Amino acid sequence: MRKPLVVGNWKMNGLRATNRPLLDSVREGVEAGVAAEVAVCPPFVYLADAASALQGSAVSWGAQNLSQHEAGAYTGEVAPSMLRDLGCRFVIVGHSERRTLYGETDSLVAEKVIAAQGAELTPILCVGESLEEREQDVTEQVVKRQLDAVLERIGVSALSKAVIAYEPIWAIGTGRTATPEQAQEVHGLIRSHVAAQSSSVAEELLILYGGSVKGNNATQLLSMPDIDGGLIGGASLNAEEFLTICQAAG
Ligand SMILES: O=C[C@H](O)COP(=O)(O)O
Repeated sequence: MRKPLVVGNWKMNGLRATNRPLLDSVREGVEAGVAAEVAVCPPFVYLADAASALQGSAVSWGAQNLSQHEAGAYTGEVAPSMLRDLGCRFVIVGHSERRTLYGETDSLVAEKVIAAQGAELTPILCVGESLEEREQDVTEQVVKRQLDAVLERIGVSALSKAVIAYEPIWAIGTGRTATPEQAQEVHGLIRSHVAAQSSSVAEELLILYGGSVKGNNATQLLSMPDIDGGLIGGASLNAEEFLTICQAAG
């Protein structure tokens, strides 16, 4: 039985003055009655603040990226062990913004998944096609390629300690959401692709949807059989909106 998970990806947003009230509201709202697991991923520099606001609560926290290296001369990078040290449970890996804006390749993403798991962090591996790829009808090939790059390195059993997020790039921050049927089709495809290697891993695997999920479309998306929660960008910056999504998932 898969327990739904909703993760807020704050991206490069927030300041201390507004973070604390947002975290407090999310914590209170979740503890007042949300059945889904909930986590937030603020920017690195606010992780310690998130840890202090959420310690002992029902809300977990995580990072948006990590280095594939353990330690050393890598100016500006953040090691997996540092995230663990700050109590992170999750780390987003291979978000499309990292892939397209910072040149992260399938191979680097696989290394980061390995590094995350090595530090006992649960990687949230993002996959998804661009608008051009969807129009060329190669969504399935793109998503399978992105998944296989990781599966070939970690093996299917290690996927039991990971979460997948399907995020069609054309739906991110655009207000253009995939229909529940479009999203379900790709989620089903991801689960069957994993099931071809291990049906038990596939059955337990959490597959989140991300891309313009809001309070008013969450119920339809999150009620699809292979959509196990959401990776929420813009709407996670507003406590009321985010909590509405969390309730829809639970
Ligand atoms: O990580 C989150 C996704 O990129 C979705 O962002 P969005 O909800 O602002 O479209």
